[in-house]
Amino acid sequence: MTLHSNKEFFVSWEELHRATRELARRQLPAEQWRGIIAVSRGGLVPAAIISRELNIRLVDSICVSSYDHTSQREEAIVVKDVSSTEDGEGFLVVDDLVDTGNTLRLLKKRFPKARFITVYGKPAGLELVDDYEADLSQDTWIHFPWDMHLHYVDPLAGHES
Ligand SMILES: O=P(O)(O)OC[C@H]1O[C@H](OP(=O)(O)OP(=O)(O)O)[C@H](O)[C@@H]1O
Ligand SMILES: Nc1nc2[nH]cnc2c(=O)[nH]1
Ligand SMILES: [Mg+2]
Repeated sequence: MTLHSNKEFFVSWEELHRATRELARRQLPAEQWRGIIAVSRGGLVPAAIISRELNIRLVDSICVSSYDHTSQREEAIVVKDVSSTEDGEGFLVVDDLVDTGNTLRLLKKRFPKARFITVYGKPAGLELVDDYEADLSQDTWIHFPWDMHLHYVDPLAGHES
């Protein structure tokens, strides 16, 4: 299914860092966590920031593919699982965003006792997250800093001739 997004939201590295730190702050005290499970790829950068803020050294990853660019696959595919078969108790599962919730629905079956957190949340997936930092409408497509580069834009008034 191709998602029809009318709006676009461009996230800078600074904004992603700030938003993820706020999310990390709410996961204190850090001692309650045994580790972090990053949902690769999008959850890798937020997981790195959270692991730094909470001094959590045990960071594993589960690699899931739900989209081919903006086209959603019928089913999310687990490309690589975590090394342990635990139920997720004491772990933070970190992703960059929840959209339809397909990815987290799959992961909640895999880790029923984990805490699920994302930086951004769209309404259809919010019931699946235990915490998230910022709301976006369902018809907004988020562009993350690792998918962009800076480029020149013309002045609003155009160029002097
Ligand atoms: O709630 P959903 O509708 O499942 O969408 C959210 C998922 O989609 C994106 O991952 P994607 O599958 O595009 O892979 P990536 O993380 O490697 O970019 C994003 O990083 C989330 O993991
Ligand atoms: N980059 C990006 N990936 C997504 N996967 C599902 N929704 C989105 C989105 O809004 N942006
Ligand atoms: Mg992802």
